[in-house]
Amino acid sequence: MTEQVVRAAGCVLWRAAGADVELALVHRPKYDDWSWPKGKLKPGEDPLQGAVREVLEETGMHCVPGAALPTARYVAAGRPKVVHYWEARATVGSFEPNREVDEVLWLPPDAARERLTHEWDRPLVDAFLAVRREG
Ligand SMILES: Nc1nc2c([nH]c(=O)n2[C@H]2C[C@H](O)[C@@H](COP(=O)(O)OP(=O)(O)OP(=O)(O)O)O2)c(=O)[nH]1
Repeated sequence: MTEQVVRAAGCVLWRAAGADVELALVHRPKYDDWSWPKGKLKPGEDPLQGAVREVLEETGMHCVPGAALPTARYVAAGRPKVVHYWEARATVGSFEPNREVDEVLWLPPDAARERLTHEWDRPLVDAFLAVRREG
């Protein structure tokens, strides 16, 4: 029997800060870590819609998604997991601490790369910058 893959989606959420950009990292009290806003898809949910929903739920921000970023694949709790990512520009909204996320930090790309707790989340900063350079 094929093992059921857990599907999730999230975003590298960004906003303009002068000529530069800032990226949103979320702090999850459950893990005490800094990572990207993301979460599991609902049954039948389109991954891009799920990514935008997770951004809103975790950060309070509406966003306009753009280019797809590399997909993360790993095993979590003994099950294969796939996480789809997009870059997304934050538009309006405001953060309220919630069950999943108790803090959001907006940081320039280099600082975000350093602040991310897990090695596996870091390549998304450079993938985001590459997509941005390509216009
Ligand atoms: N977020 C994340 N976790 C990973 C990766 N590789 C890896 O081994 N893990 C481990 C860390 C955790 O012990 C485990 C579950 O992390 P998770 O962020 O997917 O957990 P979650 O189910 O609470 O998250 P969510 O999808 O509901 O947001 O997977 C990776 O690339 N990203």
